[in-house]
Amino acid sequence: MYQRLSGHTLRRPELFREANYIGGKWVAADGGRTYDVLNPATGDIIGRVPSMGATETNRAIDAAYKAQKAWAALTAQQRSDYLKKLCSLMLENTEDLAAIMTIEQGKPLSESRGEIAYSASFIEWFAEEARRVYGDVIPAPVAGRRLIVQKQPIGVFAAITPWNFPSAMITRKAGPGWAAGCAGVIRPASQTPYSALAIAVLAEEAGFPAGVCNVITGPSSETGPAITGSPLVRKLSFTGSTAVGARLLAECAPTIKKTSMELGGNAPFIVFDDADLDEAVKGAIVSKFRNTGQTCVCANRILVQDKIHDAFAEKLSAAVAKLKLGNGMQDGVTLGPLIDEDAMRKVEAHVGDALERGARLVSGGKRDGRSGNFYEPTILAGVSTAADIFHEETFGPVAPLFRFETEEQAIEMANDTPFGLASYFYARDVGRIFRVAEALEFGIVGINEGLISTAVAPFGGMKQSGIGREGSKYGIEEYLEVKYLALGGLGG
Ligand SMILES: NC(=O)C1=CN([C@@H]2O[C@H](COP(=O)(O)OP(=O)(O)OC[C@H]3O[C@@H](n4cnc5c(N)ncnc54)[C@H](OP(=O)(O)O)[C@@H]3O)[C@@H](O)[C@H]2O)C=CC1
Ligand SMILES: O=C(O)[C@H](O)CS(=O)(=O)O
Repeated sequence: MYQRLSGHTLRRPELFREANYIGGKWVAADGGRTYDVLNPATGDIIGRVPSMGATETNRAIDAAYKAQKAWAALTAQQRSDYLKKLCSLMLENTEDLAAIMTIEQGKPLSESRGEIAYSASFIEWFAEEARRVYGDVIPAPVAGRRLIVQKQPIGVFAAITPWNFPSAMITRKAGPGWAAGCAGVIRPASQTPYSALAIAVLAEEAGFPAGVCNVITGPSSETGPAITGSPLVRKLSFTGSTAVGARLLAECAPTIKKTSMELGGNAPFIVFDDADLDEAVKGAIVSKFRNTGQTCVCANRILVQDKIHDAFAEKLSAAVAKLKLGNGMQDGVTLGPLIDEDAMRKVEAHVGDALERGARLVSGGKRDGRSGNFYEPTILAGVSTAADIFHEETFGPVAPLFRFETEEQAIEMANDTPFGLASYFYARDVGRIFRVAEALEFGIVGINEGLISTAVAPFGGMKQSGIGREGSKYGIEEYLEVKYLALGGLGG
């Protein structure tokens, strides 16, 4: 089915799995329920996967619960070795994993290859972090006592992940969870199940004990409450919209789960008059148009200082004209489709509202004529800060330009949002760099850089962009409990 529809032949067809992975077994949903998965570039059915409900979800949670203690009892080195094997297998199978991703999510193959490397880098990073979960010995305030701090795995984790990075958002959560000694249930977005299922194929091949890795697919209306309501799930890590994140936080409250929330963004991309404009254009292109603008750290508002506005806009327009829109499986394509019709409508609404409020269309501005969810890369100039596109995450290939005069005005505009995930600015004056970086209310600040995400640095937002950090030395802490031992009766 997959090979015929996509015209692509997998070196290892078994990586394209139409079953779920629970307790070390590949299973169908009870009663054989399935749902279709579509190719966003063509609208074709790629295949179908199980439509699991609450019963099957609790079966996966039970499998994780049964496996977790033995997994935690392994040495850190042993867990690290499993993760290193999984990382190697992911990298060895990059071409197949990338093709599966492009077919189900739409991003160009080059970006899918990049995401597989990025995804594997979290497994590699946390394979090492597993061996550095240190504790403390605290000088006792009274004689005859020793105070010890140990860190222990929190237990069973669940990961609910989005469609925009179908592999990396899995490993950015499961990597630290597995490294810490937790077992997990992964529920990928309905539109992009196959990348997650392929990770399970490779985890099984890497020898992961049954129940450590479980991947389920099925309606969030059934799988979600089963996850958030289960007392056996001690940790929930979610990436997605702020609205859903808030709902999940509320659902987790009765069982007091530890949560990590990577939510929506509204990134400002500020170009000051002392910027290197060519570098700023490169940064704007990668930050705005990577994954067709469907990333939570995309430049959502481009703020340009008056004096260099027209020069920047001209350079940006020339760079956007070089983007090649099309089916991500075709060579040379640099911009794929949006994920679905809802996403298309949101982009059209943002563009239409901005134009109605007086913006000028510099390029693009409409659906591309071919079938599938293709929208032309678009630049709008003279956009009003009253426009929806200033206040909401567009999640599409639209670059709205806003003018500003002073540094203070730029900072005020940038911070004028309830979101606080990523931000970017281009400047060369060192005083300005520190003033602006420290004034921006965002968890991530790209300075003269438009592509900043890496497994070694903390990824996460402030305000309504989330809770917690992923990657870096901080990421594994999200899957650990701190235990204080007060050892007395030692005499002396
Ligand atoms: N911060 C980020 O990285 C991301 C932000 N977003 C933002 O979210 C907007 C909408 O994108 P979308 O993918 O629909 O994001 P959603 O937040 O709707 O979905 C993200 C994940 O949450 C699941 N989900 C949705 N509702 C529930 C629920 N009630 N209980 C449990 N799980 C649930 C989804 O499942 P299902 O597949 O069934 O929908 C999906 O797996 C985007 O326009 C963007 O603004 C989106 C993706 C990533
Ligand atoms: O969810 C996202 O959009 C990703 O976190 C973006 S990144 O990590 O690939 O930058």
